[in-house]
Amino acid sequence: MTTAVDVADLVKRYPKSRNNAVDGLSFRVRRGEIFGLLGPNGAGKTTTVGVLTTRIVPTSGKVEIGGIDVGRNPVAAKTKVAVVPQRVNLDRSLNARQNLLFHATYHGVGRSTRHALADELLDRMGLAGKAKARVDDLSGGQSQRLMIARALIHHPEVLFLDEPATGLDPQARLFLHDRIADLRSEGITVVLTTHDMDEAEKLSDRVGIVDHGRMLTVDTPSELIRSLPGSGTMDVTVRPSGRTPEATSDALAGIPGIRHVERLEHPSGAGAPDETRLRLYVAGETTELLGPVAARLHERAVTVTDLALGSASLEDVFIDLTGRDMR
Ligand SMILES: Nc1ncnc2c1ncn2[C@@H]1O[C@H](COP(=O)(O)OP(=O)(O)OP(=O)(O)O)[C@@H](O)[C@H]1O
Repeated sequence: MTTAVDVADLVKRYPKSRNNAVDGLSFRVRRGEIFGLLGPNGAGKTTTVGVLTTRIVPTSGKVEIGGIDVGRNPVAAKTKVAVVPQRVNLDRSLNARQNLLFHATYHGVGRSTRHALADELLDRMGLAGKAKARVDDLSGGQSQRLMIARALIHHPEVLFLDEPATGLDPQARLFLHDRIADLRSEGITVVLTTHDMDEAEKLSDRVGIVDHGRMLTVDTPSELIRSLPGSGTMDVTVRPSGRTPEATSDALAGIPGIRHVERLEHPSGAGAPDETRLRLYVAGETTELLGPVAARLHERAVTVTDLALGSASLEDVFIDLTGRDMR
């Protein structure tokens, strides 16, 4: 495994602040991986990315990009990274293609190469027809794609993306997600900061969840979801045939592997009055409990009228680790 980003015991305390914004953060990102850096507002993500991209000087700790110590050699580190901010920061006095050429020149890309690269990137980002468009005439999705093209023009090793799909329509969002996923095959490492848990779950090979400037966990989305206690659910709608809903609930709660049974309200207007909806919280594989649940209900002559299996999401993991309180 080659490490693209190595953060060790990073601490940042802003002047006049009483707390550390980043408080001993450590994690590694592998080369060619898409790494989701997640955390509630104020968790320290922007500060961490700021240090990694040389914009913020840390209080202590060590940060390396592609083996280069960012603190000791910020100029060399800077050539290895590119940042796509959430807010559009394209040059409005230049057209789309000129934005790419200007950036390439700044990074010392040769004349013939930069023209060919600009055209190739415009094409790849679905902007071939917008080469001469003014920045002000681009849609949100087009601007976002142009910023990614601009970021890629100097062949960065690590691309930092901040909330890339915020405000985009579903089509633009899908296109952008596909282009981000393509970067993996080129060996470009992506560090994605987002509050969109679906986006993080879909795109990230691994995610790190940060809170109060510390790393709470790092793993693949599927492993994080799997390790969440009681992550599977089974919603059963039953006709208890003379039994009280409580008796049915108690009978199901006694099955090994069922952690907890909750009575659900019928969605307004739906469901027959003699029906009871129960949600079973399951430890382990939900499908393995289908047989025991059906058998227990059958024994008690309870009719099942509907059944649905559910699983947890990355959002459930996030809430479980960082709590429900707003920051
Ligand atoms: N320039 C600054 N001066 C003082 N404190 C700051 C500064 N920038 C950030 N902070 C504080 O540092 C902490 C971490 O902020 P940071 O912006 O890194 O969090 P974040 O995870 O990126 O949040 P968000 O999701 O809202 O962007 C917060 O308490 C914030 O108020």
